[in-house]
Amino acid sequence: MEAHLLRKYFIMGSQNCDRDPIEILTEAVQAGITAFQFREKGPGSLAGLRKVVLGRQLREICYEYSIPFFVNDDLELAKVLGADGIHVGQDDRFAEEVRARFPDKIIGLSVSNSLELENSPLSAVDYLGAGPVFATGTKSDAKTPVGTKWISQIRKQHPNFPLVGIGGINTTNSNEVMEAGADGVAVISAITKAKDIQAAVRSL
Ligand SMILES: Cc1ncc(COP(=O)(O)OP(=O)(O)O)c(N)n1
Ligand SMILES: Cc1ncsc1CCOP(=O)(O)O
Ligand SMILES: [Mg+2]
Repeated sequence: MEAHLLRKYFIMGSQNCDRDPIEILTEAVQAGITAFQFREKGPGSLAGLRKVVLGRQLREICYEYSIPFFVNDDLELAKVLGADGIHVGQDDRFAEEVRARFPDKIIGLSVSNSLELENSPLSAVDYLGAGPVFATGTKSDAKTPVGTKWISQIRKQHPNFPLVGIGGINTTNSNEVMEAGADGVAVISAITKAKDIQAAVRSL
């Protein structure tokens, strides 16, 4: 994949939103996010048909603005929505299985420590999501923050592999993540909770 697409990677589900997710995503794409992940997960999230209906609407916005649309975890949903890509974690289906099933989709894989990285089938995936870099209140089962050191370590081991930092990243600390060698930052609350989405995206 082209690493510049990871530059401002926005992740959201309705559970992250205090107002209409469609409005929030529209403002974010207009402000210049470079990729979007639909992550309908955790307390308050939608399931079943309501999840699919919202996913369709968000997918359509990304299509209109030519932004790659990713689905988190849910392979069936990724298929139904015609997603450009899928993001899976270490506890999710093996990345190799996902690749076998979706040879043409962009596949992202989470890595939080050296052991995970060593055991990861990098040849089967297109980018790595590394973190949580900083403490986050958004994901209740997030692992211990690994700091920007984790980003620089991956970058040293894999100088050219597309890499995005995630977890507790905001307009104040995103530069540290970039300076450590990431191709971009993946954020939820820095955009969903922003008073001014346009300003937040610009500043990231
Ligand atoms: C870009 C990106 N990086 C990491 C994650 C986290 O994935 P995972 O560890 O599977 O946790 P959940 O998001 O599924 O709770 C991500 N979603 N996106
Ligand atoms: C999905 C995910 N994976 C690791 S941390 C995290 C949550 C990121 O949310 P925020 O950007 O609000 O810290
Ligand atoms: Mg996951």
